[in-house]
Amino acid sequence: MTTTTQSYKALTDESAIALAESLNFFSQGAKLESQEIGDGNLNYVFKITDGESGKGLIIKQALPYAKVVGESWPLTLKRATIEANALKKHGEFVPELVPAVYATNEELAFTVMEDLSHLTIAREGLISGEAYPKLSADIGKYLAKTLFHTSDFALHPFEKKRLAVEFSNPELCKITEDLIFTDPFFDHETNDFEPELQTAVEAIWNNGPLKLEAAKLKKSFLTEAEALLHGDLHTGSIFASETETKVIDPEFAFYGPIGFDVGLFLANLIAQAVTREGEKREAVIRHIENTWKVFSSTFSELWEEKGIEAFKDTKGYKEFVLEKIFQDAIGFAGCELIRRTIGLAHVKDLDGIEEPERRIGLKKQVLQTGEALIVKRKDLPTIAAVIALVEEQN
Ligand SMILES: Nc1ncnc2c1ncn2[C@@H]1O[C@H](COP(=O)(O)OP(=O)(O)O)[C@@H](O)[C@H]1O
Ligand SMILES: CSC[C@H]1O[C@H](OP(=O)(O)O)[C@H](O)[C@@H]1O
Repeated sequence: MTTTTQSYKALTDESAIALAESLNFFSQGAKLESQEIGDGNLNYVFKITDGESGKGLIIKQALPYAKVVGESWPLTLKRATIEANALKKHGEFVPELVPAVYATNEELAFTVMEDLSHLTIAREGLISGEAYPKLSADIGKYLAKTLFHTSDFALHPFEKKRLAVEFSNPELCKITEDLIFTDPFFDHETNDFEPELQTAVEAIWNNGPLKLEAAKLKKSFLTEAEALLHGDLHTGSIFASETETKVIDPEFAFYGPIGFDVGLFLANLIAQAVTREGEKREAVIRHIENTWKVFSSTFSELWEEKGIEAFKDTKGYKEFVLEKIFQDAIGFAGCELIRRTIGLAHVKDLDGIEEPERRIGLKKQVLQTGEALIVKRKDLPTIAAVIALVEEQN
C-alpha cells in the first residue's frame, strides 16, 4: 500500500487514469477507461476499468465542499483520511465485509479501493424487491465485531483514547448533529417536505416531550465515546448480493454511542419494510429481527471470550450494556426515520413512490413510527416489541 503527499487538485477522468496507471494494478499498456459514478451527497467516485481484462479499481476523492450543495458548504478534506483509516481499522475485524484499501493520499484526499461493481447498493436492490438473505446476519456481525473490538470492553484505555483522537471528526459529526438530531425538530431552513406534511411536521415541532427525548439522544451522540462507529450506516452505504455483503463509506466515523450504527441500519430497514406488503415485507421484518439477534449474540460471545473489562463477569453488567445499546438504537432509529422523511437528506425508498397519496400516507406513518420509537424506547424491551410497534403504526 502507498501513502504519498501533494497539494490538492480535483481529479478528472484523465488524471484518475494516470493515477491508476501509476499504481501498477493494471498490466502495462492496458487501455483504461474512467467513469465518475458518485451518486452520494459528498464525494467524487471514479471507476477505472480495463475493458480487456475486466479488472477495475475505485478512486474516491473528497471535494473541499459538500457535492450536494456546492462550494457554499465547505467541508474538510480530512474526511477522506478518516474514511480510509476506518475502512482499514474495521477491516482488521471483518475483512470479508469491507472493501480492500489499496492506496491513500491525504493531500489529494483520495482512497483507492476494491471495485465492488459486481454487487448492488442494498438500497437500490431492496427497492426493486431483493431479499438479500445474508444481509442481516452479515451486518449484525459487522456491527458486533467493529463496535466491540474498538470499545473499552476490548482495548487498553490508552489505545482506545488514542483511536478516539485519531478519529476526531468534528465537521462530519456536526452534519449529523444538525441534520439528524436538531433541524427536523425545529422550523429550520434545511428541512424539506411536501406541503401535505405541514400539519404532521408542525406537530413534531410543537411536541415538547418528543423534543426532550430527541435532546437526550443528541446528548448521547455528542458525549458517549463508546466505540469507533461507521457513523452513517444506511442501506446506501452497503453493497450486497445473494452471497456477499460489503460496507462502504465510513467518512462519518468517530467515537460515539454503539447504538447509533445499530439504530441507523434498523431505521433504513424500517423505511423499506413499510413500502412492501405480504411476504416481501415479512422478509425485511425478519432482517430487522435478525440484525439485533446476530448483533447481540455476537457481541455477547465476544464479551465472554475476549472482554478485558474488570467488571466483565459482574452479574448483570453485560445485560445492562446490551439493554442500553438497544434503547439507544431504537431512539436513534426514530430520529433517522424522522430526518429521512422531512429533513435535508431523504431516502429513495419513500421519495421514489410515485403515487402521491400513497407516498404522503406512508410518510405520515413513518413520522409516527419515528416519534413512537423515540418516546417509547424505554418501554420496548425486545426487538419483537419494536416490530409490533412498527406493524401497528403501518
Ligand atoms: N468500492 C466501490 N466499488 C464500486 N462502486 C463504488 C464503490 N464505492 C463507491 N461506489 C459507488 O459510488 C457511489 C457513491 O459512493 P459513496 O462512498 O456512498 O459516496 P458518498 O460519500 O459521496 O456518499 C456508491 O453508491 C456506489 O455506486
Ligand atoms: C449534506 S450531507 C447529507 C447526508 O449525506 C450523507 O450521506 P451519503 O454521503 O451516504 O449520501 C449523510 O447521511 C448526511 O447526513
